[in-house]
Amino acid sequence: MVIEEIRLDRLEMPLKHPFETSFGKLMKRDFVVVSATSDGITGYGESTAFPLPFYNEESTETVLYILKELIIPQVLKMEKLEHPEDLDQIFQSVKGHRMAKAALEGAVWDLYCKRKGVSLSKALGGTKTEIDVGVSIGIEPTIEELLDRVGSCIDQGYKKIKVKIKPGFDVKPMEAIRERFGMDVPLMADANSAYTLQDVEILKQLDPLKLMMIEQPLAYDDIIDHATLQKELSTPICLDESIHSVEDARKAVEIGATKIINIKVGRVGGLAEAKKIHDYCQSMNIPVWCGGMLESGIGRAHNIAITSLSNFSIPGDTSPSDRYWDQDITDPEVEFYKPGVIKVPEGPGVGYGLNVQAFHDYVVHTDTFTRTKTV
Ligand SMILES: O=C(O)CCC(=O)C1=CC=C[C@@H](O)[C@@H]1C(=O)O
Ligand SMILES: [Mg+2]
Repeated sequence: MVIEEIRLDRLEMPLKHPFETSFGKLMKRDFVVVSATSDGITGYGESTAFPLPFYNEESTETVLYILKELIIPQVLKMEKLEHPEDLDQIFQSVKGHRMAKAALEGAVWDLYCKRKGVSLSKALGGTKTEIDVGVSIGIEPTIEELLDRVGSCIDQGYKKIKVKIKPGFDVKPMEAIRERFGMDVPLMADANSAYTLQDVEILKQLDPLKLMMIEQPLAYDDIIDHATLQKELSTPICLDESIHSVEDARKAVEIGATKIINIKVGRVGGLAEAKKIHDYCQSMNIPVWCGGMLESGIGRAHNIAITSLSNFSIPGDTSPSDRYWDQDITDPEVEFYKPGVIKVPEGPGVGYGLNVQAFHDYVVHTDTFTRTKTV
């Protein structure tokens, strides 16, 4: 196929509830949707970078810069793109900036699948027809409010409850959840890199709570200290921020830094790399799950497709649209079809259409690039 036009829409979508982590509070999602068109068919991808580089080095502005200046001009010169993986030749010329690459790659996967008339799930090798869904709960102002939120998520049927922790808001809230809701709730904590090895005694106090895992306790760019920490903890460590590629996954697994991996499509540079990590982990008996970045329905649809691969054996942060938005930008919105379970769409591409009206209501800026000229 030949890509004739690529559009970058910057959207601002207010979140229903502010989302607080150890690195700050988000009130709205400011992100980029990439649309890639060939022969009148358009595929969509979403950038998961945040407006500021708090989670990793990328930001909405760096994504726009890398796509506009470096990647899109090369893609629009490609004579032929047989498969989304052919983008790799271009991606190799830019180090890092994986969220920018993933946003474009996602649009090309959707386009490729729509042209072939196959679902993204099938094209990736997915085998599940439905996926179990977890929820990620931000840091709440008080333990009581956190308990209310956990209770409501359990009532809604979520299959995994993930709670954000940070120094000063860790052991007590997690103990309170266990006391109120019991030891059977599938519960985990995400620290978003907020601790160091000096905090090992605090983290050890989580062990009796039998959490499913603790996610990214140490630095966002570390694997060595995580291996040291894992030797001290019975709770399995799950790496998020530290894993950018299948090579990172291999190194982390080999040194014992992680027993579970959170695969975020954007963080690892796209669906092709996400699948490689999945396949490697499967061969090593390391379970994986799909993390979320507060995506709109477009990014969420990509996450659902990758989660249909068999080694995504732990529920992901792929909650339905109404957890985040009054109005999502896909039609239909992402919904449970039974409590805690989402059906994997069978239609071509991501299997969710665009709600054009809602989409345009959130757009704050558009750039369009065509094969012959840049507008
Ligand atoms: O519901 C979701 O999309 C998951 C939200 C979530 O947990 C996260 C979103 C953004 C950055 C991080 O704080 C984070 C995570 O680290 O997994
Ligand atoms: Mg995380």
